[in-house]
Amino acid sequence: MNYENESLSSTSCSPRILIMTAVEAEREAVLRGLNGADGFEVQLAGVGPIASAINTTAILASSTNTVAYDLVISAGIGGGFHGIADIGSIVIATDIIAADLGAESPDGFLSLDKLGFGSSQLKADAPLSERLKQAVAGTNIPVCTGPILTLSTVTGTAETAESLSHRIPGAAAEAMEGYGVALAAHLHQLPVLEIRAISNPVGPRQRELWKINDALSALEQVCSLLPEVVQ
Ligand SMILES: O=C(O)c1cccc(C(=O)CC[C@H]2O[C@@H](n3cnc4c(=O)[nH]cnc43)[C@H](O)[C@@H]2O)c1
Repeated sequence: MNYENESLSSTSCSPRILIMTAVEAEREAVLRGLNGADGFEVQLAGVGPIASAINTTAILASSTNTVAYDLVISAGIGGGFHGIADIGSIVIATDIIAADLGAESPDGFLSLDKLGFGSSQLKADAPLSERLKQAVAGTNIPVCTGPILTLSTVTGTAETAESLSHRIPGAAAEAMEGYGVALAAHLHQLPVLEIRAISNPVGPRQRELWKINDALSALEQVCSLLPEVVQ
């Protein structure tokens, strides 16, 4: 679906947008931002790509013609890659990449694409991502677009961070749910967005330094822009 010059509404009623978050604190931040706006549903995906794929699929599969969705969004906090996405900033996905789905080899990592088993990479809806980026750019929150990686294991060393950056040029953020949510949306032929508010750098694990409240506040502010952006 192309949103460049049209509204999201594919039906006569208001668009229905499914937002999936990993945990309740993220869901609450999204709901605060939406402030009761019509047409949005915010549900828990659970943590990780498997739970998020299953839970998103279950919700989409149970929708009917009268309550069909127009757009799916994976939203939450995430890690930002050094020099690209700082704590408190927002990353909007261009590509949603299952970065640890594949095989190791002596010659390096082999993605699903290289193995010939499909693709580890899904496209986010480009016009809508761009519109959201422009809207965020009009606030005081730093924003960028770029690939967002989905990993089953949070990166915890400088070596892994370096290897991911090298393997996926331009990687801007990592989280654990985007690809699962996006695959479910893709299988239902629905457009998808991923939005990450950065709580920590990708690199050596220092969980006590994660700025979760700053990230949740940025997430809330971005979600307050969504009703205007998607209409
Ligand atoms: O402890 C809390 O209060 C709290 C509040 C909101 C969220 C959390 C989480 O731990 C969310 C887990 C969620 O965060 C994503 N995430 C955040 N940073 C990274 C990262 O560096 N690498 C990968 N994932 C990250 C991830 O999507 C988790 O599902 C806690």
